[in-house]
Amino acid sequence: MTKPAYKRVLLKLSGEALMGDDAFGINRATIDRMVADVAEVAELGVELAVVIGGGNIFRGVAPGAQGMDRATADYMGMLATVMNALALADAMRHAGITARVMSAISIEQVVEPYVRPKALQYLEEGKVVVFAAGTGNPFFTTDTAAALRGSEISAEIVLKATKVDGVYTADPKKDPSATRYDKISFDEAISKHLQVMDATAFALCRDQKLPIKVFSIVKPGALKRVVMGEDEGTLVHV
Ligand SMILES: Nc1ncnc2c1ncn2[C@@H]1O[C@H](COP(=O)(O)OP(=O)(O)O)[C@@H](O)[C@H]1O
Ligand SMILES: O=c1ccn([C@@H]2O[C@H](COP(=O)(O)OP(=O)(O)O)[C@@H](O)[C@H]2O)c(=O)[nH]1
Repeated sequence: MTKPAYKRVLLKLSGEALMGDDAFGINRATIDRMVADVAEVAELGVELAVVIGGGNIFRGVAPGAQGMDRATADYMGMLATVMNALALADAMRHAGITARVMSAISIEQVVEPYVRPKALQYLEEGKVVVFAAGTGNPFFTTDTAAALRGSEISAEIVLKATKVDGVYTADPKKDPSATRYDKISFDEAISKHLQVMDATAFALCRDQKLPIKVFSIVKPGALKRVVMGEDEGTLVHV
């Protein structure tokens, strides 16, 4: 049997992807399908940490936040990621995966705080760690949290599971003539202002020499193919 290409990965799951075809919130069937994908990879013995987004519940820059103080709106966005993390960990438990949620903002009755050595210990024990509350700071995104936590746990790669199947020459939702890259360098992605991830996340990964793979969350089996090192999505490299 061929071995996975990575021993430890950081998976970024978009909050919006949890909505499925709903307008907002958490779609049960969608979350269960994602967890099944995660279980498949965990069974391969790959150590898996997850950063979950919050865009399905609240986004600091959304119209609903208009007129609000940006930092306050961002804290609401971070709290939304905590709700998603709890839902995700619960769904994982149902699927037989042992998961631990760690939050960058302390809400001690609800989740344990993020403590790096503890997170590393959980990973070594084969538990899936779900990082909640992003970086814990306003003006950042959960993509940047993925770059940060990925660096902290010495993940070999950040896997960004999103609605598109890779990085395109332009936003494929707006420009149907956009074409997909097989791979692209961080410098090119940043200089071309490709919006699939924010520049802060790209720059942090570039500086830490932490590659990113962007792939589709809706394509069945894509996560496993990525972890097995098969041709899937777009690699963003140094
Ligand atoms: N050059 C590009 N290549 C791919 N996707 C892009 C690009 N520019 C913008 N996008 C958009 O970025 C989205 C993914 O980024 P983001 O909004 O951060 O989603 P997520 O909720 O997954 O974090 C895609 O759904 C796509 O519509
Ligand atoms: O470190 C962080 C991470 C997230 N957020 C806020 O939380 C929201 C939800 O996160 P994100 O948009 O990254 O989620 P996703 O796009 O993955 O659903 C963001 O819009 C921000 O308002 C933040 O302020 N700091």
